[in-house]
Amino acid sequence: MADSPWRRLRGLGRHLSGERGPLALLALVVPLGVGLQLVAPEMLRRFVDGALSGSPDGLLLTVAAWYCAAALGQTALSTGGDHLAARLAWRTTNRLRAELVDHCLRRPAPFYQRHPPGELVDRVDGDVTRLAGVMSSLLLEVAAQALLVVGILVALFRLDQVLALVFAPFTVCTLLLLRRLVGRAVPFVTARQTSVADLLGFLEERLACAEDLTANGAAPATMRALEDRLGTLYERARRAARVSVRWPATVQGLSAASVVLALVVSVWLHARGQLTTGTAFAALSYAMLLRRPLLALTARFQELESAVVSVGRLAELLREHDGHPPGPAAGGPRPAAGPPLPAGPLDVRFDAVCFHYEPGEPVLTDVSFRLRPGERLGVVGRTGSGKSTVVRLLFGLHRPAAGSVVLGGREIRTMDVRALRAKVALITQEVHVFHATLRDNLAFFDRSVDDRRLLDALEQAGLTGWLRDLPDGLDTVLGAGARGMSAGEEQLVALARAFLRDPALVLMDEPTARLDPHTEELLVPAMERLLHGRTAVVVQHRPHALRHVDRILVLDRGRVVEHGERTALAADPASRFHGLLHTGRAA
Ligand SMILES: Nc1ncnc2c1ncn2[C@@H]1O[C@H](COP(=O)(O)OP(=O)(O)OP(=O)(O)O)[C@@H](O)[C@H]1O
Repeated sequence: MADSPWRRLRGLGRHLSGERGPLALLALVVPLGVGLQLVAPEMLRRFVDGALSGSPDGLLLTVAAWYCAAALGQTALSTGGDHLAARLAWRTTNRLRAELVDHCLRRPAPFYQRHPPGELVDRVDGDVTRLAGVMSSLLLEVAAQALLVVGILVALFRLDQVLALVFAPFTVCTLLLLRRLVGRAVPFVTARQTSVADLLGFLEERLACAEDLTANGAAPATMRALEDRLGTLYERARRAARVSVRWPATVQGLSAASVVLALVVSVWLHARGQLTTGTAFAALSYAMLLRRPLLALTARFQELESAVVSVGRLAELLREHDGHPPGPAAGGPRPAAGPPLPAGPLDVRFDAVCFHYEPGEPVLTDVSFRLRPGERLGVVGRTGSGKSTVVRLLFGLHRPAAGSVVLGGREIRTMDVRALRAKVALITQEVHVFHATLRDNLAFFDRSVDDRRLLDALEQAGLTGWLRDLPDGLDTVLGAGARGMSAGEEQLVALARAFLRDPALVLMDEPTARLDPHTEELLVPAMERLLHGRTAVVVQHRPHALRHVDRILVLDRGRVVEHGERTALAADPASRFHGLLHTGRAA
């Protein structure tokens, strides 16, 4: 039962809290609508029996008028109910969307390696939209039709007990069958939706680097990979559709049988004089009405299956809490608020830190170093030696497997991630420019940051001249489809963001890797201003670019092979750093 589709759908209930008013209104509208549907065959019975027994025209007209009024009322209630349910569904699923986005925004780096953006978009939007469709109409329909089935059985019992005795077991068996059927296609629909998410992830990644792909002649390979994925998706969608349509056909057959059953039993009872003609008509009408819940459900069977799968996928995403650094190990104590970090530049300590991404593949082994407040460290080493990993650990993106990373006297794993990030700025070679104004790009959409601070940050980053050339100043829209920027300008905007936050520790991971030496030189004054008076860790491939650091740490295959004052190491021909400076190779 743990994975039952019904339980999955029921899990959404908590998102309905706060919607008591609309729910109460729905609870009134649904039974009223059902009641009016049940009244119609009764009106028919009275009309037919009245006409056959020669009742006065006035009475027949009154019955006909009530019949029309019931039909109109039922239509109005059904339209109102649909509208109410749709609004309720959108509000509820928007809450779920917000919860999902908030959850994703709080996840650490490994989460984004497991889930590419395209897949997350499919979950946050695709899955939730599928769910909204079900919640707005299908669930309401299920509730209304369940009530209708009960009402029909009661009405048949009132008409004739034999009719009720024939129909009750038939209906119960059909509903039990239906109950068993929902969920049969879930594994197939899950496979189909996983394929859709995979396809979206693939498209998002390939379209984002379309320029690189075409320039390197990778377009044909991309098309082949796309065809493979489309083939898999087609196959999975076909299997899901095959399972989903097999059962609705059975249910359609059963519902047709219910009408034949009503006809046979009514004719038989009528022939025995146990049923009036009007009652036989009414019984037939109720049998026809009984088809509706079955057909309504089966016609949207696939939709229901998809929604059940979506709920499962969303629950799975929300359950992902693993590897959320810096925090306690699973089951451990929550990080206490603890004393705040000291003001001013922070001291940094790595004590015998070991780290791996994959078990059995150490990336850092026994790494120790210490930086006093305001000291700047340059980290060099061959590609893959673990330089970026040092920075990621300091930014709290990962947790060390052993040893400790200490910042301002506090072990990082005991700190709240927000408190940590408020003090630390990370600048990498990847700068994301949002499709938004320069103001929002600098302040990360925080409208409380005043223009004076923004202009000051731009000046510190050396962007005042660039700002002057922008058509709308701080309100100029940047990013895709708007004002373009050079790689150097993007990097300077990243520096301006850092100035704005006035961090106590600056982490730089090859911030100039994408730039040519000339543009890199243009950035140096701004970088030196940012590092001035702050503790910093700067990862650089090009040791020449480390003029502004005090100390050097050389890594080799995850181990510290040299650590000391930059000037001393640069002057020592036996040092690895000297080798790197002069030959580009470590001694
Ligand atoms: N997310 C990850 N999952 C698994 N392995 C990883 C991950 N990130 C890095 N690695 C591996 O960890 C090792 C160290 O990576 P890191 O990025 O720290 O090296 P680096 O010295 O900064 O390299 P480069 O100079 O090329 O940027 C490499 O072997 C790399 O393949």
